[in-house]
Parts: sequence; C-alpha cells; structure tokens
Amino acid sequence: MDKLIIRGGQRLQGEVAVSGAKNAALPILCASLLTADTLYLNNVPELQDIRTMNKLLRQIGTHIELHGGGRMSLATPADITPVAPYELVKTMRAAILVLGPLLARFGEAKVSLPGGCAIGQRPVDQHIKGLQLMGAEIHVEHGYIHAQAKRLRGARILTDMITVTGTENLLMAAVLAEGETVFENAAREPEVNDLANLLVSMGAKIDGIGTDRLVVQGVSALQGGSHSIMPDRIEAGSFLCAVLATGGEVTLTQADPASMEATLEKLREMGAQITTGDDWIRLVAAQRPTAIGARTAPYPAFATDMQAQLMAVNTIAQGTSVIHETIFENRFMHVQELRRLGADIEIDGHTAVIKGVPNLSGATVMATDLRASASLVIAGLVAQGQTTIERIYHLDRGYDKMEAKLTALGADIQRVQ
Ligand SMILES: CC(=O)N[C@H]1[C@@H](OP(=O)(O)OP(=O)(O)OC[C@H]2O[C@@H](n3ccc(=O)[nH]c3=O)[C@H](O)[C@@H]2O)O[C@H](CO)[C@@H](O)[C@@H]1O
Ligand SMILES: C=C(OP(=O)(O)O)C(=O)O
Repeated sequence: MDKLIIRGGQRLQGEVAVSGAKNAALPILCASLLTADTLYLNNVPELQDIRTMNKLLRQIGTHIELHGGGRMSLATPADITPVAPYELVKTMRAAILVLGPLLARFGEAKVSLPGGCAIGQRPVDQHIKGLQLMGAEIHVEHGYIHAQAKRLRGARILTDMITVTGTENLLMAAVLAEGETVFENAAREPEVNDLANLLVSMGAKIDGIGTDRLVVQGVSALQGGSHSIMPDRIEAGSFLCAVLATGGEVTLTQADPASMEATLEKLREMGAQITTGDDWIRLVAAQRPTAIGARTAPYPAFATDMQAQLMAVNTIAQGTSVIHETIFENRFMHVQELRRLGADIEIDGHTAVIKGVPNLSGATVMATDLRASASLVIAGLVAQGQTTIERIYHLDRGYDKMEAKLTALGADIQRVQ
C-alpha cells in the first residue's frame, strides 16, 4: 500500500493549477446515462473516484473514451444493464448517483445500498423517498435498491434535510419525468449548479438554479452536449490551508474564488492576505495564523469537506479555536492522528476545541478518510522532522496529483510503496 513521506518545514511558494471538482464531475458523468447522444467533458480530474465511476458506467454499458488532459466523451446506448454492484458502490458512495438517471431513462435500476461510511451513517432514504413520490416502485432486498417506473411523474419534493447527492439524483430523475417537479429544500452547493447547468445545456428545463427551490418541467428526451467541469473548491481550499500553515506565497490558477467565499473569509480572519481575480487566488502567509472557529453547514456556509483542513491549520495557530461539525456524526477521526503529531485537541460530541501549539513533530499517522488525509498532509508539511502517512488510498480517491503539485510548490513530499 502506498504511503506518503513528508519532511516538514518548507515554505510553499509558486503557482499551481486547480483541478476539476470531483463532486461536480461524479454526478455529471452519471448524467451521460440520460441521453443516447454523446456528452463531451473537459477538466475532469484524474483521481480514483473518477476511475471507479468510469468502471461502473462501462459495466452498465456506457461507451467511454478518454482523450487525455482531462477530456473525455461518453455515450450510453439503449441496450444496457441497469445495475450498480456492491463491489463498486462500497468503494465510492457517489455510485448511488446512477439510480435517478437509470430509472428516468430506462425505467428500472438495481443499485447496491451504499452502507455506512467512516464519516457517518449516510443513509439514502431521501433519495428513495423522492423517487417514490415520483411514482417509482421501490423495494430494498438483499442489500439492493430495486426501482421500477414506466415513466416517472413530477412531484413536490421536500427532503427532511438538505442533501447534495439527494438533490442531484432526484434532479436527474425529474428532468425526464412527466410534468413538473418542485424541489423545496434543494442543496445549493456549486456542484449541484454545475450539474443543473449541464442538464439545461442538454435540453432540460430547470428554473431556480442556485436557489433552494428548483422547478423542473420534464421533457421526453435530452440531447448530448459539452461541458467543462467547475474548479474544485475543496482542493483549492486544501492548498490554501497548507500555505497558511507553512507560510509562503502561492497563486492558484484555474480556480473559482466565487464558489468558496466561506473558506476564503475564514483564512483571511486567520491572517492570510488573499487577493482574487475571476479565476485565480493568491495567498500570502507572512505570520503565524490566528486561531479561528467554524461551524460546518450546507452551502454557502463553511463546508464540512474543509473542516479537517481548517483544523490542521488551527493546531499550530496562535490561540484556541472551537469547531462544530453539524453535517456528519463521525467526522473527527483526524483528531487522534493530529494528536500523534503533537496537536492539543479535545472533543466533546460534535465539538472540537483546539489549542494552538507552536510546533508539531513528525510521526507515523494513518489516513482514515479523504479530507482527514488532507489534514494530515497539511500537518505533516508543518511538523518538524518526518511524517509518514499510511493508507493514502483515501487521499487518492479525491485529489489529483496532490504530491506532484505540492512538490512543485517546494514541499518535500514523496510517495513510497
Ligand atoms: C459526492 C459528493 O458530492 N459528496 C458530498 C456530498 O455527500 P452526500 O450527498 O452524501 O451528503 P448529503 O448532503 O446527502 O448529507 C447531508 C446529511 O444528510 C444525511 N442524509 C442524506 C441523504 C439521505 O437520504 N438521508 C440522510 O440522512 C447525511 O447522512 C448527512 O448527515 O455532500 C456532503 C455534504 O456537503 C459532502 O461532504 C460530500 O463530499
Ligand atoms: C466526503 C466526501 O466524498 P464522498 O461523499 O464521495 O464520500 C468528500 O469529498 O469529502
């Protein structure tokens, strides 16, 4: 199994390009199931979840061509196998995103239940409830969701909570349903908007994009299209946290600062000097950061996917900070690993209290989930001496060439087998 070895203490300096967003690319790949025409995509990140999604879509029957440099094309003929097996769904929960489009276009789907996940239970009851409201017959048996519907029909959907992939799954179902579907509690994450804009370019009728009320008029078929995946705001935020923690001056290109205001605001409050253009972000970190608290919540508030990375910066900040995790019930697994590096963190339920220490010291630590891995990389870049991060397959799920990008900025980081 691959490991990362980091020798901490280097300031980060230079320019790095942000990759396409994993969490936008995954639903958008699934949108290719909605049409027989070809979908051309640009700026698709090269990471494990995308490879897993490609494998799943190929098993279903989608023809996929990779053209290099983040470009690919996908076409799904009428003759497919509408099944997402446990072996793939268990490694990537976003596989649930094939359910809505398969049911909408092919009238049936058999998709494994994702099961629990390191960061929380993460049930998919809202996905199922929404499809049932749209007229689908659904039963769950032997660990699989079996769904059938001759043609889905429009419905009013009010989910119990804001759910990102729930909104995406049901949106992909609604665009081909008969009549009007109204989402009253839709997720407003930029990745949902990226998917919705792609669907509109394919001929879908969606009003209210970017708000929590989406109104969809179903159409009988969609055509192909071309789309460039939005920049990854979580990858960008992770790099900015690394620079603030180590000190230095870095410019991120191909970024989308407008999609990550909550993160930029936090980093400014911690003392980072940040300037932005339409598609770039420059961060200068000239002093030890000041501790700052955060409360995770749906967009536009501070993202749960940035919580672990912000905590890593707080471990070496001046002062004490309090972080509340409100989205997932078990998303503090990085804490015990950060403690191994010398961090002073106490947890009480969904709250972590972080007392900043002047230095961390390198150690061997274990990645437990995707963003926990990123927080350990940030801590390792600051820690004195050598940090070894094990189980980095978690990191590889969601970051495109992370160590190559950090090396280009001056970090001493190496992948070993
Ligand atoms: C591939 C992708 O885009 N993943 C993101 C997506 O995950 P994902 O879409 O899985 O997260 P949700 O927004 O659905 O989850 C929000 C909360 O709702 C709960 N819930 C959700 C659906 C449901 O049917 N029942 C239910 O109880 C979840 O357990 C969680 O507590 O949004 C999360 C929250 O921003 C991010 O951390 C993930 O990176
Ligand atoms: C939790 C994440 O991803 P997923 O929903 O795919 O597990 C994430 O991107 O931080």
